[in-house]
Amino acid sequence: MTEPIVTTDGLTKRYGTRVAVDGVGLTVHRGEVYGFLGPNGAGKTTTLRMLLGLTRPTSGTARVLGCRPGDPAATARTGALIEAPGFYPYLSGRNNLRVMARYQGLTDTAADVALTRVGLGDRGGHAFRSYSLGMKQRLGVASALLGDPDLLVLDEPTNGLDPAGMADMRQLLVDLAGQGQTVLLSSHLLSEVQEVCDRVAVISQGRLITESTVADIRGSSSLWVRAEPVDVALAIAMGIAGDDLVRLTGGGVQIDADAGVAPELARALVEAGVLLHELRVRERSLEEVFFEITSPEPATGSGPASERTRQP
Ligand SMILES: Nc1ncnc2c1ncn2[C@@H]1O[C@H](COP(=O)(O)OP(=O)(O)OP(=O)(O)O)[C@@H](O)[C@H]1O
Repeated sequence: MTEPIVTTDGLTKRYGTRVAVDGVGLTVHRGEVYGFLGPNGAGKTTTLRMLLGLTRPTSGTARVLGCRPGDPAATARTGALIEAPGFYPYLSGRNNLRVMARYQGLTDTAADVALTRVGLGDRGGHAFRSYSLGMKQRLGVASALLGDPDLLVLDEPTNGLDPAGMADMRQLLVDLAGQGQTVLLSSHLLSEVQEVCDRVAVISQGRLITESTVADIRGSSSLWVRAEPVDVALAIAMGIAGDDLVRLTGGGVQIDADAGVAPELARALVEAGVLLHELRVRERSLEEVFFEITSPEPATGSGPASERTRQP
């Protein structure tokens, strides 16, 4: 595994009696897009603010790029979009960025490079006030990219965007990841995170619930078969996957096995003369898993599409 860019250990923040962040330990590696996921009020922004040295932890430790949070050596190599930056409405996107670049001791070229990286090169000459929300958000990401930082920290970068703006931002994050940028991204939009992130941490009520790859958190896939006669299909599925992993559900047979057994299962059913109406491979979305692990009670549902199984 590559070197850690961010590590925290027992990171905690209290506001009076309220524990906003409770003993969080996480690791972000160089070159990965790391999703920090949680419902509203879970403690995401507070954690990111502690990593950036904007808020002091009550207890616990954090290292960012080998330094204490807020250390100028770390700050110089970190780009962040935590709150919407104040752009001048009457200046163009390009000139807004150039002002920020000069303020940071960078050249106009640095501003132009950042503008191009977020895909605003063509619209750079237009006034900021004429930008759509999505473009404004992209300009915010460009401001965080000034000087080509080693670490990019983005707090809910798609907040308030319409579906097209979200798709654009998602593509931008994928592009940045393709260029090897380390990105730490907070979100409550799971569908988005599962497409973009290498690993995710799930936080709820200040506590880190899990930290893993998206695939591991989602767990293995399952298969669902609708066939006649169902008892024959059940017996065949048990013969292939084992009794423990097969059960009748939603009027069909559910097999908690990897999608790789689908061809063998289909062949065996057909060869046995079973009428195969439907064979579905079902992967749990991160959204389902997220609701399971952040809700106090297990969610309920019926049928294969809404069925939720708790992780062991
Ligand atoms: N300055 C503060 N003073 C008191 N309480 C605070 C302060 N900042 C945050 N909190 C509280 O800490 C908890 C975590 O807030 P935080 O903003 O970190 O959550 P979040 O996961 O980023 O939520 P959201 O997605 O809504 O931004 C919340 O209960 C919030 O009300």
